[in-house]
Amino acid sequence: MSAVLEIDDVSKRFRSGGLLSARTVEAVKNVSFTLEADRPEVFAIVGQSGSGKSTLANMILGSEMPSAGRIRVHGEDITDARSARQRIDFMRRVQPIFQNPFEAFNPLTRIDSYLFSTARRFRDATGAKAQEALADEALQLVGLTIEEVRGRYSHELSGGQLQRIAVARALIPQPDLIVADEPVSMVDASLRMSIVNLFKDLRDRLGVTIVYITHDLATAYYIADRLIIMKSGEIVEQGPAKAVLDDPQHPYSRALRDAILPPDPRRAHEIIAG
Ligand SMILES: Nc1ncnc2c1ncn2[C@@H]1O[C@H](COP(=O)(O)OP(=O)(O)OP(=O)(O)O)[C@@H](O)[C@H]1O
Repeated sequence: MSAVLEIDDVSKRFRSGGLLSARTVEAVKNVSFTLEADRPEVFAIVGQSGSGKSTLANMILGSEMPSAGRIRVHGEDITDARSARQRIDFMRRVQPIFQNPFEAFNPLTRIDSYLFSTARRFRDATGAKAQEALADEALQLVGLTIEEVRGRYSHELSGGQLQRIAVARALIPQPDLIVADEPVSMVDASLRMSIVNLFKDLRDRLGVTIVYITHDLATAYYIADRLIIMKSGEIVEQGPAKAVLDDPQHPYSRALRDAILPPDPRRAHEIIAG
C-alpha cells in the first residue's frame, strides 16, 4: 500500500528584499519523512517561530511549491503539474485546519453555508436536504449538530465551537490527511483540551492521519504518535513523540523541552488545560 504522505528531501528557498538588498532565506532544508497509509497517526511538526513549520505545511497543502525535492500523496507527485480534476481530487483527500477560526469564516456569511457548499463541491450533494444531512453527519463527528449551527454567524459562536465547525467542514470531503497548523493556539485554554482530544478521536474512529503543526510541546507530547523537531528549516530530532520528549538527544530539543514541559511531561495535560 502506498504512503499517505511522502516528503522526500524537500527544501524551500525564498528570495526577499529589494534589488540591492536581496537575500535568500532557506525556510526548509532537506526534510524527509513518510506517513504510512496502514497506520493512521498524529504526526507533529514542532519548532519555534521561524523554524519552517508553516512553509512545510503549505507545501504539503500544495499552496507553496518546493524549491527541491518531491512530495507524494498516495504515490502521486503533487509537485508535478496537475489538471483541475486532479487538483479537486487532491483537495478532497488533504484538508487544512488553520490557526484562527475567526479568520476561517467571513463574519457576514452564515456558518452553515460553508458546510453546504463543501457538501455540494466535494460530495456532489445537490439538494438542500442532502447538504444538510452531510453537514449534520460531519458536525456530529465533532460533537455538534446542525441545530446548533443553522443560521448562525461566526460572532455568535465561541472560538472552540468555530474550530470544531472548521474541523467538521474539513471532514465533509472524507479526507485521509488533515494538516492542522497551530489549531489550538487561538482557542481558550478551557476548550483547548477538547479540540486536542478531537484530533486523537478522528485518528482512532475515522482512521484520518493528522499532521499537527505546533510550537507547543505539551500538546505534541499529549497527542502525537511521532514527531519531528525543526530548527532553522532542518529536522534536528525525530521519532516516537513520548520517547523523544522524555529523553531528547539534541541540545536544541533539550532546551525546548526544559523551557516548556514540566519536569514530569506526563503532566502535560495540566498545561494544556491552563
Ligand atoms: N513568503 C516568504 N517570503 C520570504 N520569507 C519567508 C516567506 N515565508 C516564510 N519565510 C521565512 O521562512 C522562515 C520560516 O518561516 P515559517 O513561517 O515557515 O516558520 P514557522 O516555524 O511556521 O514560524 P511561525 O510559527 O512564526 O509561523 C522564516 O525565516 C520566514 O521569515
